[in-house]
Amino acid sequence: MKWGLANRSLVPSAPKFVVKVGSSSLTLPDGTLNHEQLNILSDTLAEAYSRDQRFALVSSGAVAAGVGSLGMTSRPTDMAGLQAASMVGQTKLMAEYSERFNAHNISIGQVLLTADDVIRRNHYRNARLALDRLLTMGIVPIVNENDAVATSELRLGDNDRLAALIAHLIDADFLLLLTDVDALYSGPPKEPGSRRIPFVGDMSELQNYSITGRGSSFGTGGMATKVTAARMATAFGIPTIVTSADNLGRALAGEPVGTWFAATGTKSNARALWIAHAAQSSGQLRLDAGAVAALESGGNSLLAVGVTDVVGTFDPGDPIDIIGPDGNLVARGLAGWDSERLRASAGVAGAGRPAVHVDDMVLMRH
Ligand SMILES: Nc1ncnc2c1ncn2[C@@H]1O[C@H](COP(=O)(O)OP(=O)(O)O)[C@@H](O)[C@H]1O
Ligand SMILES: N[C@@H](CCC(=O)OP(=O)(O)O)C(=O)O
Repeated sequence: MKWGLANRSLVPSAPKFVVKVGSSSLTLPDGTLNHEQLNILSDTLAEAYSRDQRFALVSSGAVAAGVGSLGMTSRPTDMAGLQAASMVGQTKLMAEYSERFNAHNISIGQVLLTADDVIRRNHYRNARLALDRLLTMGIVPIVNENDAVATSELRLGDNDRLAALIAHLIDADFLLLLTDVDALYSGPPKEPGSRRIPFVGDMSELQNYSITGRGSSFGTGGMATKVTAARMATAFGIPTIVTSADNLGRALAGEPVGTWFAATGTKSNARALWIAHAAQSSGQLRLDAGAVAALESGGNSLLAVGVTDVVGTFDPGDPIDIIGPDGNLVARGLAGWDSERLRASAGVAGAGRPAVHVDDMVLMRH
């Protein structure tokens, strides 16, 4: 597996990247789509394409486009309203991208994904093959979360973590997250005393900073989900740049804008990082001390015999927290069985397939 770019000077010649543009950059103060920003973004990316760089664009903005075309006076706040606006807006958004990129003789393809599509093993492989094919055909994949399935517990909500997963999926050389603030700051950017952080070599440096939620009423997740996305991507060996949409051209030219998060790991198991950092848990398994010891010694699946309690309702494959007798989080994993069957087999020896398979589990104390 290759190692991510060592520094910014290599950005202009990197063959493949993922760029994500957030709702905050694509939305005007009245909640509608910022057409001018979308045009500048597409034109700047077309220049990178003409230099033989290939990329996937993860674009928010479906809700904003829907708000405008439905004549709504503001962005809806309820889930169904957001979904309706998104379903109308996604087609408008793609029409705009299509027109803009086609003007540069570039074809685009729409990719709507849920978190499920990038974590379940067979879906993950399919998404990877499809994206690879688009890229080798010279088509620009434009990715958004499939908001129509927004009620699912596996919904992300923000597009930052989706972009990190896509970067891993296509084996990108770097990930570029565009937002409405020019960099990561040591605290909320509007607060006096907050300073710009140009470089993060190790994620532990972030402990002293205050990184919070969204800056406008349109974004989701704020800087916190960008940092999670950077944590995931850098652990995959993919350096990450966070800067404003206005800085896109300069960032692609390798100029020192925004925050550069250096790659810390090698390309590793995306599902494991997903399970550890990003999946929203649907329930809990409480274990006895023997089961905790078995998991912590490494290489063992969790068997139902060591489970003392099952909390919540979940299906096989849903993310769950695995808790020790002291109440501490031991591991996170994907359930091997649904909650009802697990409840019936908790504490029973020889109950068949594991409650959580070792390949679907990440120890959290290491
Ligand atoms: N430490 C920080 N550094 C930079 N921005 C921060 C920080 N803490 C919170 N933020 C806020 O995060 C916002 C960006 O996130 P968000 O609104 O979700 O954007 P997007 O829609 O682009 O994903 C910024 O506008 C900023 O106000
Ligand atoms: N999928 C939604 C956007 C989700 C969202 O706002 O994400 P983000 O841009 O990360 O704050 C849309 O296209 O409107």
